Amino acid sequence: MKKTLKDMDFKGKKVLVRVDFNVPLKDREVTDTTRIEAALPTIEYLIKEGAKLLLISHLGRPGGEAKDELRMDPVAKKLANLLNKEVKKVDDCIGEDVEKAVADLKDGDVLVLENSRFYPGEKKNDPEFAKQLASLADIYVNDAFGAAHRAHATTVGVTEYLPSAAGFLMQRELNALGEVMENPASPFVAIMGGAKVSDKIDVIKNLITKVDSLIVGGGIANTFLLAKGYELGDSLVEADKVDLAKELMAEAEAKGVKIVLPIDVVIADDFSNEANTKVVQADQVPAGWQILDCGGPESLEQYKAIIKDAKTVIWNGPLGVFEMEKFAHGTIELAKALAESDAHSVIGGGDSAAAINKAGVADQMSHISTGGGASLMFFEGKELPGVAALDDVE
Ligand SMILES: Nc1ncnc2c1ncn2[C@@H]1O[C@H](COP(=O)(O)OP(=O)(O)O)[C@@H](O)[C@H]1O
Ligand SMILES: O=C(OP(=O)(O)O)[C@H](O)COP(=O)(O)O
Repeated sequence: MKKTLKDMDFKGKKVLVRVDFNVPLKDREVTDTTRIEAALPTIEYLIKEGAKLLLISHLGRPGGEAKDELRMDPVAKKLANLLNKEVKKVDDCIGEDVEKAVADLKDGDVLVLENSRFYPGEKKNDPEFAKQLASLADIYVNDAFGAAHRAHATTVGVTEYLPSAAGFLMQRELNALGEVMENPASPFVAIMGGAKVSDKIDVIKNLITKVDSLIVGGGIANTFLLAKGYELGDSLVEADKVDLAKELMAEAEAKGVKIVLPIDVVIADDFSNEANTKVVQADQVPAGWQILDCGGPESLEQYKAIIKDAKTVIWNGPLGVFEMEKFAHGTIELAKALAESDAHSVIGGGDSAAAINKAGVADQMSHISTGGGASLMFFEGKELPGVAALDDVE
């Protein structure tokens, strides 16, 4: 059991809080505040307890150097709006200016540090960088579930130098994901979509040992269809993963797990929303055409029947290229089917969470994770480095 906020006394303490404020920006404005809102319970609790808060996050992938368009200022501004309280911001995360700003903090004040990935030491988990960060604070709290699969200085390194605990969001995510993986009501159904089989192999391998049915959609379904000997035209396939797909299907069969592939699919003559499209059987994709949505009517009927009977469903990755209107149908219909079912539903962040929002059914899901990569690692059955590094309850 990891220490949580309730195990610690924060009054008057400088608390370095790792949050995942890696949010989408447009013209230097935050366009989706989900991740900021998800961290509010921890932030508000620490303010109430009289801590001095130093919030740190990465934003985008600046590659170890300062990039003005990836500064944390718009995030700090949004946080101030949401908290309805002044939020200070410094243009660095270590060094003299930061030390000064920290020294000026009063109990309950909030200071946002600069993007941690402006320093190459962040991703390298450089002990020197971690030590300098840690020297700013008395306690470290990790509430960045979305970054917990990264062994970086702000998620792992700093725990070497400070007493540490999990924040409320971290706790909520671990409980929700842990419950479905350890104690799922059956039938337990997993839906895996997205672009690449190579990203999902370990997840599929682990899920086969747990679920009753595994619906495989999105680009990754193509490689499984290829393994069944189907002609797939110009569809995205990973030819070098065909043998693996065969192995996974054999393994699933031996375990009595149903791997559910699309029956009919939406195909297009170009990877574009302006392409010509039609619905065909999955083994009838002509040359020059590609599968861009697994949601043909027969496929959807099949998925809906499975979901209707399910007691637990986890979902990671869209069924098609849902960013394009013409190929979003399957993903949106699946989201709606999930909303209508009585199943306990857990959505694994990233594009699947975006699809759920697009379908307008977010409030009908049991849990939508704030982490894409992190929830995938969890579904792989692996311990997240950012969690493993936190102090255990004595
Ligand atoms: N049939 C397909 N062909 C090509 N790309 C696809 C297909 N189906 C889905 N995709 C793409 O997969 C991407 C999401 O993949 P991935 O990053 O693995 O999912 P997630 O972010 O949910 O983990 C989306 O950008 C989507 O357009
Ligand atoms: O947005 C994130 O990942 P996600 O899109 O997989 O949830 C996290 O903030 C981690 O970011 P990273 O993948 O640049 O390490």
